[in-house]
Amino acid sequence: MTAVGALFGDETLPRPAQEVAPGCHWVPGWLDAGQQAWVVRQYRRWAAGPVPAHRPAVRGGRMSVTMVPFGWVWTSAGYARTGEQDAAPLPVPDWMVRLYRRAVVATGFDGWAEAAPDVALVNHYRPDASMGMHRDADELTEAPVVSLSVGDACTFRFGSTETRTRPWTDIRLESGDLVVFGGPARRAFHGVPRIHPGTAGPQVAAAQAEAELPGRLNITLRVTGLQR
Ligand SMILES: O=C(O)CCC(=O)C(=O)O
Ligand SMILES: [Fe+2]
Repeated sequence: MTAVGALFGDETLPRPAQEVAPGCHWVPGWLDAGQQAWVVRQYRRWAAGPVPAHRPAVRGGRMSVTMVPFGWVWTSAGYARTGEQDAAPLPVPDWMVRLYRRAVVATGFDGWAEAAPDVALVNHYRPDASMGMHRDADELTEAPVVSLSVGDACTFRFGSTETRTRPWTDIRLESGDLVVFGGPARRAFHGVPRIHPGTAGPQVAAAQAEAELPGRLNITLRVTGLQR
């Protein structure tokens, strides 16, 4: 691109917060670059365990996404207290609890301002990974789902509560973006059809290189409503 093209390129346009579908809120650039880089640098430690990063088994094989759980272990049969080797995950860290509360308030779900998310799933998408259309339906509460993106951008697909097929809306989530879905969107189908490799900004890209962690991280915070 010419210098003037870069100067006025699409990436320089502000990205205002939007409601992607009723109850699905997108807040671009919610985490700053320092926070994003810190998350990237922590990942290897989280991935070491007590429940190590793993690709959950699903019908027909394994997910392409690698998952590190806090609080509860997600399985395709529902939440479990322990993973393989009977190890229990660490509790959801306080900083994630605080982020959950700020995120729900920032997106108008004030009724959940004191909620305590008891499960955090850190998903790592290698550049060729994806996540099929699904609903987050293993929780017993209607507390909104809070989702943070770090690293490479992705296409995030948000559909309806009725069908995993069209109509849907595709948005491009960049590093630092927040998505909160609750209320009428809480049980809507959504997925990540693709990652856009090498699209993180310079500070996050440097952390990715240092950590040898290309791709995208997604942290999803939820309230299960399950008793421990
Ligand atoms: O990676 C994302 O943005 C979505 C992740 C997701 O839908 C999930 O973990 O249930
Ligand atoms: Fe999901």
